[in-house]
Amino acid sequence: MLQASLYMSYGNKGVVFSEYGPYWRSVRKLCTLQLLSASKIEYFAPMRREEVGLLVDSLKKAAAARDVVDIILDMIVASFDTSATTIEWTLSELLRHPAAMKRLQDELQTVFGLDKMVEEKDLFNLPYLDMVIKESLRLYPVGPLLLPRNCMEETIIDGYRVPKNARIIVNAWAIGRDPNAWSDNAEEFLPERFADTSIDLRGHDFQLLPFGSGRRGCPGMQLRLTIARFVLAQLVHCFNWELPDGVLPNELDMSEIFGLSMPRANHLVAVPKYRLRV
Ligand code: HEM
Repeated sequence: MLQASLYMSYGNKGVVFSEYGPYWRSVRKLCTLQLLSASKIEYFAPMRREEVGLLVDSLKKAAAARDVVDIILDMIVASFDTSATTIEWTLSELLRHPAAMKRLQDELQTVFGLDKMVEEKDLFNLPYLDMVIKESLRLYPVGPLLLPRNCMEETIIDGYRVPKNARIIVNAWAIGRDPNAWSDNAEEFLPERFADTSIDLRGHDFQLLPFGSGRRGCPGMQLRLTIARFVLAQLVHCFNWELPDGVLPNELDMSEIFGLSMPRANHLVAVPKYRLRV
């Protein structure tokens, strides 16, 4: 793995694999200020609008032809790359939980009505959408083992001695499913568990770490959350979704491939039915 990261990042020159120090500080600053700042994210909103519009158009055609669609392929066509993993897992869980799908559609319908598509700028104050995304990232973190850490000085945590230079790997996937943190229903998809909590995704709540935590936490979080919220809201608002060939919600295959990222083992296939009046 170390060799692979060395090769993939041109000798650890990328921000992800470079060691903590002046070089990392300057590329990280470049990344957060020039590439992923709030104003840059805002600047590209029209491009996202156009891309999501193209995606909806292609799905509308599939719906008119009563086609089954392979969600992941459509996402790649619409160039949403890694966000597609989060969106695909979330849609899978919503298909397995029709009551949650209905609650999300109702929330979107109350805000946008059936005569209007979702607009990114109106995506605030949608508490159930936020809960759905948190719950999906809890169960399916895209970086399940975060980034390896190097212990800079010997330290004692909870009675365990961690020697200097120890390599630490944090299993965010296992933490997200730990019954001690989430109660006995930790394996269940239950967005409502976030209803009366202040747990958020910024890495302050250690039971939920899909974007990591601390100075090496993910600088792309805001961009990815913006895209995931927008695409998911649009897909759920514009279409009713069904599983093909009489597959029942509880029969949907949810196997995952474990690795650096954690996609579905088999792509999600589903049948869209357009539901808006525009
Ligand atoms: C759903 C989408 C994403 C997830 C779940 C995710 C998750 C993560 C995680 C878990 C880490 C390691 C954090 C840690 O160990 O504390 C990370 C690091 C990082 N992510 Fe993301 N990420 C996502 C999207 C993005 C995007 C869109 C970008 C940039 C365009 C990005 C750029 C980075 C960078 C540069 C680092 C390394 C930061 C550093 O070492 O200083 N990520 N991400």
